Amino acid sequence: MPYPLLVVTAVTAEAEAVRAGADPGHVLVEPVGVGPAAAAAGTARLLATGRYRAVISAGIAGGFPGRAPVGATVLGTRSVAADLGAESPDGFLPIEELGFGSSLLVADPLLLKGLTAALPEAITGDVLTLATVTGAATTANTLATRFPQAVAEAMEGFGVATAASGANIPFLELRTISNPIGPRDRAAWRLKEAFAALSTASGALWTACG
Ligand SMILES: O=C(O)c1cccc(C(=O)CC[C@H]2O[C@@H](n3cnc4c(=O)[nH]cnc43)[C@H](O)[C@@H]2O)c1
Repeated sequence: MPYPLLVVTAVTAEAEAVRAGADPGHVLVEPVGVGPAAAAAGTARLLATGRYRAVISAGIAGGFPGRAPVGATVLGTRSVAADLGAESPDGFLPIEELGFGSSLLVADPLLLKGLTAALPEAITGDVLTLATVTGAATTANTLATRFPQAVAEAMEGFGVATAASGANIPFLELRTISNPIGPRDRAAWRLKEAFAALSTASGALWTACG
């Protein structure tokens, strides 16, 4: 079992940032595509090999203003499918209220404990998974109100967590903040800072999770 820890990212740039910090002898890093569907399918394919004992969804993310600033590292206590449900005139109805399952998956407590100890400056809280990047103040405010424990949003965590749950493998989401969640301003994304933070945080992965 040469790579007991699997780290799944969306894009190659994130995978390279993780590889720059992670122990290459024990941690396999694979980009599987953007969004929850690509993340779930790619992770399920990799876990089907039976080679891994834990999986981390890692990458950059948007941070809720006042909760997770640009450059921060975030450890997800839960990965939440924020847009899984139905709209109604009275507001959003989560999948739970429709009676079709759960919109949240909880991080493995041992992985979370190990990484929290190894990364004491990291912010812990819920990480939302959305198929659409938030780009308007109204959406950002609605999400902040609906999810008071959420610190960040990204596009893959719940998909990776679903595959991990199906394979009975421990899961955790690790994110570094590239941009505030709010009105779209792609030029303001601090990719270099977020990738540097991702490399630093990845240095703790094997000692904390292995
Ligand atoms: O420029 C865009 O609008 C855009 C759309 C889709 C993906 C990207 C990426 O750069 C892919 C990387 C990855 O970044 C995560 N991410 C970063 N910030 C946010 C955010 O504010 N809301 C949601 N996701 C975010 C996401 O997991 C992407 O897969 C760029």
